[in-house]
Amino acid sequence: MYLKRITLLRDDISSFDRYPYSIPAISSLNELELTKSVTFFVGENGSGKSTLLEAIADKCDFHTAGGGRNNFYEVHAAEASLSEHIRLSWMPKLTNGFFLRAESFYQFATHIEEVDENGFKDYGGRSLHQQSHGESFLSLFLHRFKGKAIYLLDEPEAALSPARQLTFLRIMRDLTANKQAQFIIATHSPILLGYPEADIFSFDDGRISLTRYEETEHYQLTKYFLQHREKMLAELFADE
Ligand SMILES: Nc1ncnc2c1ncn2[C@@H]1O[C@H](COP(=O)(O)OP(=O)(O)OP(=O)(O)O)[C@@H](O)[C@H]1O
Repeated sequence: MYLKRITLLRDDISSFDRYPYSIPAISSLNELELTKSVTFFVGENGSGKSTLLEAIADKCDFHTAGGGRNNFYEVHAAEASLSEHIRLSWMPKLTNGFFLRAESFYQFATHIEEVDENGFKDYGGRSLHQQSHGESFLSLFLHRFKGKAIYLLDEPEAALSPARQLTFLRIMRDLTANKQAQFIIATHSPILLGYPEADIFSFDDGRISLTRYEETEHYQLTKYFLQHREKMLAELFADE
C-alpha cells in the first residue's frame, strides 16, 4: 500500500460546468481513501472511471496512453487536465509502476519494439506484436510487473479470456503478497471484481462510493443472465 488518498482540490477549480469536472462522479468528489492493496473502480460506461485513473497516472508521471515513467512515445494523448487538480498522498512515495490502457496498447507495443535492447526480457522474450492481445497482456503482468510498484489498469479484461482472467487474479495475489504491489483497476469484469479483500468504488448515481461485490450491477446482471438466460433474452427481444 503506497497511495493512501486522492484529493480533489475543489477550491482551485473555477467551474464544474466543463469536462472533466462536469462528470457527476468527479464533481462530487472530495477525497478517496485507499486502504487495500487492490482497489476497483466500477460503474456504467461514461461514469468517469478512466478519467480519474488517467489523472492518477499523469500525476505519477506515467505516460497517459500507457506505460511507466520511462516510456516516452508519440500518440494522440488524451487530455489530462484533471491531474492538475488532484493531490495524491503517499506513504511511502513510489515512482515505479505502470499504466495499462487497453485502447492504446498497440502503440505501446510499437514503442517497446523500437526501444527494447534486452530481447524483450520484460515481455516474455517475444515482441509484444508477435503475441496475441491477451498473451501480450499476460506477458506484461508476468514479466514486467515486479517489486514495489503501483499498477493502474484500465479494463485489463479487454483482452483476457475468462480462464486468463483467473490467471490474472493469481498474478495479482502474488504481486500483492507482503504488500509489495498496489493495484487500482477500472473494470467491467465480474470475475476480476471477485478478487477477495479488495475495495470496490462505484462511480454510479453521481458519486464515488464504496460498494460490495454482490451489490455491483456487474455481479447481479451477470448472475441473473446465467441463471435465467432464456427468460432474459425473451424479454430483451420481445416486440413492443
Ligand atoms: N476529451 C473529452 N472531452 C469531453 N468529454 C469527455 C472527454 N473524454 C471523455 N469525456 C466524457 O467524460 C465521461 C467519462 O468518460 P470516461 O472515459 O472517464 O468514462 P468511463 O467510466 O471510463 O467509461 P467506460 O466504462 O466506457 O470506459 C463520458 O461521458 C465521456 O463522454
